[in-house]
Order: sequence, then structure tokens, then C-alpha cells
Amino acid sequence: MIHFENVTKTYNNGVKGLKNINLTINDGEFVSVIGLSGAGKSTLLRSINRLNEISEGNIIIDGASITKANKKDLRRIRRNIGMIFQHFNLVKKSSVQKNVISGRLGYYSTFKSIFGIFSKDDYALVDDALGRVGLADKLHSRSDELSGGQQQRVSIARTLVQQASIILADEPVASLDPITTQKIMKDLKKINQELNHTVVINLHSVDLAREFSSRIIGLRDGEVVFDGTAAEATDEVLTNIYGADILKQTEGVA
Ligand SMILES: Nc1ncnc2c1ncn2[C@@H]1O[C@H](COP(=O)(O)OP(=O)(O)OP(=O)(O)O)[C@@H](O)[C@H]1O
Repeated sequence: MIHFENVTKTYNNGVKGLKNINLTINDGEFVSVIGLSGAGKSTLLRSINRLNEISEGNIIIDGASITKANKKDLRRIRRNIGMIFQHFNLVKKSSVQKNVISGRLGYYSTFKSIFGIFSKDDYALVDDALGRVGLADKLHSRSDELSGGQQQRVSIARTLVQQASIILADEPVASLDPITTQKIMKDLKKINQELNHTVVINLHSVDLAREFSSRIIGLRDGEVVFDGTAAEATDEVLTNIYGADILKQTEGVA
């Protein structure tokens, strides 16, 4: 469970990225976060794993405060939170296998991680994860030889071997064409349904949010202005909250 308690983020320049957010995301939910550019979507998502330090309030993950966690606890909490980025964040010159197995690093001491000491079980997890995302045959390919969609699948596989029960996806389809976008969204949905992983995803496309989410959270100026099911997020409701601009946003164009 992810719980936001009176969370505010004030950037150094005084801009408030989030304003007094109170929110609970339950295990197994598929939550899309929508809103116009600058609404606070990335700030919200990156606060969950403390890539972004919040200024006030508390964020609690499965009963433990990530906000107040010391270094050791932070590492333990983060191990359970996978992250998928718009630009994949792979080591391009490394093989698919190496990139995916790096999802296990949180389970090892620094010494073992530096020398890349992984177990047979870790390699088996990599094979299983690549099978799930349809890339079993790419195990030894260099990551930069893959298409954008395939690279995004590698990053999904990395969160699978991490065995993270929470997946944060920050505009994961913003650089992809519509067909690849559908495939990636379906992969995420499948993982959500089959493994019961919680997915929190930032999207520019309202249509995608409606198609795939169990819940949509709408932000405006750092505040939650909509929180409901996909069916409740009608054009009329969203236009009332945001104006027509929210419906015009397309992938990658804010
Ligand atoms: N590092 C920063 N320093 C100062 N202000 C920032 C910083 N990062 C974000 N902001 C501001 O915080 C607000 C929320 O930004 P955020 O990136 O979370 O929005 P977003 O909804 O993800 O936007 P987009 O859809 O364009 O990615 C914006 O006003 C933005 O300008």
C-alpha cells in the first residue's frame, strides 16, 4: 500500500510541485496519473520512491515511512519499487541479460554487486522475465540493437527480476508509436493482473488511461482534482476540471 499524508513538495525556486496530497493506493491497483504539463505528475511519482524529496508530510509504503527511512531502510523499501522511465534507462552497450539482472542488485552487498556475482536462481529469473515480455530470444543481444519498444520491455523485465510489487512508470510510452504503445500497456496490465503488482503510471493520453486503468488520478497545479474509475472520467467531467486541453494531449506532446 502507498499512503500519502499531507504531502507538499516545494522546489528550491519556490514552485509547489505538490500541494497537501492525501492519497492511498492499494495493492494490485492499476493507477494512471493524468494532468496537463506541469501539473505535478512526475513529482508525485518520483516522491513515491524518494527520487524526489518531499518538503512536508509523509509517504508510507507497506507500513514503513520512506520519507523518514535511514539509508539501510531506504534501500530495503526501494528494492520493492521498480521504476520504468520514458527513455528506458538501460546500459546501452551491455547485453539484455546484464541489464535485466541488474534488477537483482538491491539484494546484494556492494562488494558482490561490483563484481557482478549473481546466483543461478537470478539467471533463471532473468529467463522467466524475458519470456513474460516476449524477448527470450534477445538474451545476448546488445541493448542498443533493440527497438524502442523492445528496450522498454527490457526495462519491464528488470523490474520483474527485482520482484518489486510496486511498479512506477513515468511516461513509459511517450517515445513510442501507437502500436508499440498498446503492446507495452498490455504487458504492464498483464503483470498487474497475473502477478498482482501495483502499477502507478503517468500518462499524457486520457484514452490510454481509460483503457487500461482501474483508477485515474487527475492532477492540476499540484493538487488532486479527480480521483475515480475510468468510467467516471468522462469527457464532460475532465473538460469541466481541466478545460478541453486535457483531451487534446497526445503521446509525447504536452
Ligand atoms: N527541479 C525542479 N525545479 C523547479 N521546479 C520544478 C522542478 N521540477 C518540476 N518543477 C515544477 O514543478 C511543477 C510540476 O512539475 P512536474 O514535472 O511534476 O509536472 P508533470 O505533470 O510531470 O509535467 P510533464 O507532463 O510536462 O512532464 C511544474 O511547475 C514544474 O515546472
